[in-house]
Amino acid sequence: MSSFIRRSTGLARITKSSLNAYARSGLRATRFSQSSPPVWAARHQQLRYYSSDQNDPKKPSDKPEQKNASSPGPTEGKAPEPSGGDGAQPNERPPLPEGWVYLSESEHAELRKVAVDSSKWLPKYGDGKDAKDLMDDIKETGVPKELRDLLRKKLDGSFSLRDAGTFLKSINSLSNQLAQRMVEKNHPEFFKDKSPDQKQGKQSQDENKSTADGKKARPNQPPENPLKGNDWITTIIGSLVAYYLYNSMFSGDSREITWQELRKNFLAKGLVERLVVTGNQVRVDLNQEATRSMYPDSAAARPGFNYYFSIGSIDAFERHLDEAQQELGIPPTERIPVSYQGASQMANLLTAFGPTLLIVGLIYWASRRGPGGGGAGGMFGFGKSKAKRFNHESAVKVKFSDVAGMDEAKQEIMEFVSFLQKPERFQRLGAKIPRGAILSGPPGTGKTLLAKATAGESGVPFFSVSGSEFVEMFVGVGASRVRDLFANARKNTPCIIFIDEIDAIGRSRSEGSGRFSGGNDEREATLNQILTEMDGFNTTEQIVVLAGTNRPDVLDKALMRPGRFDRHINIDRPTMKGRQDIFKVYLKKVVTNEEIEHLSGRLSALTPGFAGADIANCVNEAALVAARSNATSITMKHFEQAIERVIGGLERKSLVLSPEEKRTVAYHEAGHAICGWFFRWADPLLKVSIIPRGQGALGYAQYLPGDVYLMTERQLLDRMAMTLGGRISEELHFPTVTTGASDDFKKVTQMATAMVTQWGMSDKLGPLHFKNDENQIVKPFAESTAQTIDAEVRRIIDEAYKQCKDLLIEKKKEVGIVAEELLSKEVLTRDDMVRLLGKRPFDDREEFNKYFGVDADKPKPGQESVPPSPPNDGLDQPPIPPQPAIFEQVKGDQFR
Ligand SMILES: Nc1ncnc2c1ncn2[C@@H]1O[C@H](COP(=O)(O)OP(=O)(O)OP(=O)(O)O)[C@@H](O)[C@H]1O
Repeated sequence: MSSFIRRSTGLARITKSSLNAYARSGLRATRFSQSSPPVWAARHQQLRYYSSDQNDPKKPSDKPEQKNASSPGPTEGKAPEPSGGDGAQPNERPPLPEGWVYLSESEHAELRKVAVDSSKWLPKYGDGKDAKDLMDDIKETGVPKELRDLLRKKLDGSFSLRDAGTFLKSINSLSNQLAQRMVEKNHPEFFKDKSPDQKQGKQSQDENKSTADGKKARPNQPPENPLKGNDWITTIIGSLVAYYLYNSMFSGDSREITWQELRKNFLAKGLVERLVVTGNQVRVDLNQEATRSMYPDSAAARPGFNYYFSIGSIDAFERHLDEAQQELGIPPTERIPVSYQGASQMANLLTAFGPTLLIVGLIYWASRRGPGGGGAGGMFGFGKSKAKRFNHESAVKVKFSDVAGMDEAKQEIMEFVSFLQKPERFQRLGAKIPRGAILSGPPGTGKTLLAKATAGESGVPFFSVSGSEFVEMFVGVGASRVRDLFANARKNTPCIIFIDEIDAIGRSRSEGSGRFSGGNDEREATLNQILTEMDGFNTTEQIVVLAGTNRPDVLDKALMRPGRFDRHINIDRPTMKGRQDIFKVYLKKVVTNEEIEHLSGRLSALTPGFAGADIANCVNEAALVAARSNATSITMKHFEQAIERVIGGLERKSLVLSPEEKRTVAYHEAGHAICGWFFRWADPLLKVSIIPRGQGALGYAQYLPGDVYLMTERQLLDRMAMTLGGRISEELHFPTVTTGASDDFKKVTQMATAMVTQWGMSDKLGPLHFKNDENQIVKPFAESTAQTIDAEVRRIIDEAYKQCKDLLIEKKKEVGIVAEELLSKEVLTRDDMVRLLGKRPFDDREEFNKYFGVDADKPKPGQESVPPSPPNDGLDQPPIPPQPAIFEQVKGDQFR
């Protein structure tokens, strides 16, 4: 149905323009109101005449005047003779202008079919008349001969694409001429007895006549031909295609019949005039007169109606036809003519190019539809930057006060804020403001938060995008997104762009260009575009680009050079004071009756190595733990549980160990605990537990290493010995050892290797640094050096082993006491240890005593809560970065 409507609408476009004009001309109104009786009489006579038409052009071509229908004949331009073609009735019709002819009934029906039937989908025109009325008038006015010839071609099936164009042009021309004629008829005063020159002269006079008040008099001129100004080209081209589709794909009134029906109803009765084979379809042209008299009520009697049937192959069809004609006794001289036509050109074209055109159209449509409708959005909006834009009203409410524990970084970045707020202060002195800063540091340390706070403080728009959002599967999209981002930013100056995880696109270009790397042109193109854009704006443009990364070491040098990201702000994990400040920020947001100063200090001591995100998570976790136990406020116990959970994972109460396994775990952990208690430089012990936790930890001993920035050889050895305590305890108390100490061995080996190859703690190797690059196939040192390294690592571990074994042999009884207590209580705190073993023989660190000492639970009035800052003599990185409380754990995987 919809296709039918489309077809009609397409064709109707031309009909509509013609009919509109026709109706506007007033032709219809005057025609029906002013028709004189003779005109009506003539019309009735015509109708009678048509019904008795004997000269249908479709009749067998034995009529010589019709064979040559397209050549000028004696009937053209005047009423046809009684014996002549074209079906006109003599003496009843006025003579026509030169080149015009009357239509026969079948021709008129064909024209009507094409033009009028389609217009039923259209609204009425003019004074309510439609295309049917136009067709009625054409009966009386005749049509240009050219149009008549085309109709004949259509009737005999030789109508081509070119003819369709001419046909439409002719219909337009016809409407135009009829409209003009009607204008002349309705306004005879303008046209009567006047040559064209005279008409022109009168018109000029009228136009020049002015009234006394200076206004131009309304020119007394005939109404314009309403078709004037019609857009012929558009109409014809648009309609041409629509019409031809109509003509070739929906060949009007037709119905499929079977071969048997054809044979019985038409072939046997001699009604078939011709068969036209097109592809695998055969159109049956019937002799209309004979069909009408035989089947007056059938659709087949309608002019222009066709039957058709499908064939498997032309050979089979011809054979069938031959047999049928033979059986019916049709003599060879009167056999049905069969003509062959190629498939419709347009149908062929559509089949060949249709799918491609459809896809191209779809892509074009989608590209126009993309966000922003093309432009930088490009196809499907891929090239459009995905940066989220915030401004201080909408989202960025973060202030510097919300960012705790990174005073230096804040100070550094505040300069950007003052630049954005008061640029003239810097420009006055000729200072160039850095264009951007790279914020680097471990995950969760608050890089994004700091960038947001910068935007929040300066109150400027903030564009936030992640480096990975530039990466798409299409080449060129990344660069296009960068362009779009910076273009947007330029429209919104002053503003801040924040590119998080810039290492996704800013990796060093040389890194990927090695022999083994794949193509990374897209990443490079994106990086190049960033470099170009950052060069592109000048320092007065007030765009600040901040970027965050966890891997500043892999970034391209060009990105880091002054003039681009000229500031490198390193945001490390917070110190104890930093953690305390961050805890204070988050403790303000939860309900707790604990004394905040003491609580935050204790929590910060418990969480060495925690980043801001871990702290936020911890406080939230404590609130959840408290809520689970229906507490009215969060207590220290809840916080400790939360920290344990964050570090060690969930308690696995469902994991039930056998009594032997439990015993082994208890002695293993007791070995660690005794070492921690009696070694001078070991980290202070906080808790021992044999409750399984997290992934594979069957038990653990929790120590508090504090924020350590430098470690001595002695400390390292004690820590190694303490780590071996689990296995040695197993050796001493059981006939056989277990697999539970593998993680301990890994740690010990790593420490010993680092001592030998990086920290110069081996006398044999001396102060050398051997970079241990696992990707390197060939080691960067001699084989003999490798052997020395191995020997030295072994020596150090042996030393630690001996040190531990000596201690545990000496303290075998204490190990037993602690292990048995563990078996009964499952968790031992520091107080339990004091109770079982007496006070630790060495002094603990000051901050440890303050928060975990005997009377640490009560804060001392007026006591300075902030522990002294760790020593920092400007040396390199700490040899072993601060870590969360160490868990010496028995790996459970092997036990199961
Ligand atoms: N110094 C801090 N003060 C307050 N909250 C912080 C701080 N650092 C981190 N946080 C908290 O941690 C969350 C995560 O921080 P953020 O996203 O800024 O980390 P990041 O360094 O950008 O991490 P990544 O490198 O993984 O992107 C913040 O939303 C905030 O809640």
